[in-house]
Amino acid sequence: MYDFITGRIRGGGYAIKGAWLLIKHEPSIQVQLVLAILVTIAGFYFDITATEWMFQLLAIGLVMCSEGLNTAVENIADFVHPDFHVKIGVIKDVAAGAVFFAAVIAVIIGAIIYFPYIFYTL
Ligand SMILES: Nc1ncnc2c1ncn2[C@@H]1O[C@H](COP(=O)(O)OP(=O)(O)OP(=O)(O)O)[C@@H](O)[C@H]1O
Repeated sequence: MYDFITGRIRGGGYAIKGAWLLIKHEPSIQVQLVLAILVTIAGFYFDITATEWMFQLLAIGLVMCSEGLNTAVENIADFVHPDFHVKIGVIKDVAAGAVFFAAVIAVIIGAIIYFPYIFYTL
């Protein structure tokens, strides 16, 4: 039981280290973080509802999570095959495609939340 708990705590430490590495070194994550901060400010400014906050936070999590996994796939691909290879290109494109899905959904959620606040209150 003690080993289980210390193992979980250590795992959490590695995860936090990984999150910090992403924020410190990955431009795509840094851009997403800035966008996340901006929409959070917008959320407070427009005083969005609790449900809207939940969807917004889910969208932020979805995009940051997929960006992080995309970075991990890119790093693995570069590690196992640093040279040009058609298959590596396809693998990286597919990983980027996953981020695209997340980003499109996030933009749609943002539009559904903020369009009424911006346009109906004018
Ligand atoms: N080793 C490779 N072999 C074949 N095609 C590659 C290779 N590396 C990159 N590519 C192609 O170039 C595209 C961009 O790859 P890259 O690793 O630069 O990703 P990126 O999206 O620019 O990375 P980041 O998310 O860090 O900005 C890939 O989606 C792929 O189509």
